[in-house]
Amino acid sequence: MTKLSVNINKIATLRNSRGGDVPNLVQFARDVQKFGAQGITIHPRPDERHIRYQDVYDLKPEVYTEYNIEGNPIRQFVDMVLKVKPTQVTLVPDADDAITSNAGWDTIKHKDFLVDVIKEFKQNGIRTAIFVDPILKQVEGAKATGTDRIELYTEAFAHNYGLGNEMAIKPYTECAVLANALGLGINAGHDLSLDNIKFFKQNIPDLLEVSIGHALISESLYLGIENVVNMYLRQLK
Ligand SMILES: CC(=O)[C@@H](O)[C@H](O)COP(=O)(O)O
Ligand SMILES: NCC(=O)COP(=O)(O)O
Repeated sequence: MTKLSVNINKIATLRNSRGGDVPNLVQFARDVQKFGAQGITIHPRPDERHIRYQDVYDLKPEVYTEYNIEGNPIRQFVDMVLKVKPTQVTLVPDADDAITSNAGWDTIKHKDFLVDVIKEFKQNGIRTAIFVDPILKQVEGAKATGTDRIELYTEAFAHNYGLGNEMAIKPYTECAVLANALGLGINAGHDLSLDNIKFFKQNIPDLLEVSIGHALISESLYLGIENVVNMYLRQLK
């Protein structure tokens, strides 16, 4: 079984657009867990354009499934994660002005930095994942950082599969086989959706977790959030 972690950034985007508390982020997290989601993902960005740093603390007592916090490990982010102690931290090399995450780590170039930051999280009992492109040498580099897991950056797969190119899965399958051989756990995310999740899951051996936000929230506008969570759960069995 692959766990579904629902990324609730978009709920915070909607809330912030009016400056009040509608929709209520904490209530949404409670509800998606009640509907069966096995995790909640948030990705606070330094400009707090959606998830605010205060949200990270407010969600902590409410997330009884897996709490996954994603972000660029600048000092402010690291300190917050160490205070909150989520189940998992996913390190993403975001530029401050990026509209959304658009690349994985260069795990070779940034090895020393990643080794240090991963050690700090693991010493505090927090599982680590690092966001990587589907490139074999980057997966090997990830192993050398000491991380527990990788998160495969799935934007290229989602885009090309959407154009009808099933071969787009190939580098992901190869990286998953290597990660399994190296003893790295495998997560995945970015632009996964009801259109591509089944095919992705079928082709990735031992896929532990997917984090899905943009498409899942968009699909729920038409189909309802409880229904959509259950549609994903059926595909991820
Ligand atoms: C790492 C990743 O792919 C997602 O967390 C994505 O970056 C979502 O962030 P936004 O909601 O800010 O686009
Ligand atoms: N780690 C990926 C994530 O949390 C959600 O990405 P997306 O579904 O919003 O593209």
